[in-house]
Amino acid sequence: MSESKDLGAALDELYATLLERKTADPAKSYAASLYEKGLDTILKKIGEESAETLIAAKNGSRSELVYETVDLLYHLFVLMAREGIQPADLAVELQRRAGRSGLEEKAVRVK
Ligand SMILES: N=c1c2ncn([C@@H]3O[C@H](COP(=O)(O)OP(=O)(O)OP(=O)(O)O)[C@@H](O)[C@H]3O)c2ncn1[C@@H]1O[C@H](COP(=O)(O)O)[C@@H](O)[C@H]1O
Repeated sequence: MSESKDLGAALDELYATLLERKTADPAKSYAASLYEKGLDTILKKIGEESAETLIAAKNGSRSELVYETVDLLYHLFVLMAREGIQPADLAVELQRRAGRSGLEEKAVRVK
């Protein structure tokens, strides 16, 4: 990526690539190899990348934290593409929450 984009545009572009990779050769595409290995492998990668993100945060390295957070987001997006969840679905949920404090939401949550 030559120039910096906003996060939404970068994630939309990644998602479009991940959809294209559904029909790609697993020997030539990392995403295609994940789709071929299946849900358990994708979920294990999310677990691994989550742990690496936690360790990066604990280590106090900003660059490591950015790197691992993007790895985690990447694998979450592979899961979304597999499951047919679109970035717009996340945007709708974020918008639904906008302006509502987490404390307020917690107080009225049905247990
Ligand atoms: N954004 C990414 C991206 N982020 C992370 N990764 C890969 O995610 C993997 C992260 O796994 P690890 O750090 O655990 O590395 P590893 O130990 O080698 O991985 P495993 O052997 O455990 O699978 C690495 O192979 C990274 O290269 C990504 N691979 C691809 N993309 C994008 O997807 C596009 C298409 O890629 P292909 O599907 O390979 O064509 C690329 O052009 C990029 O834009």
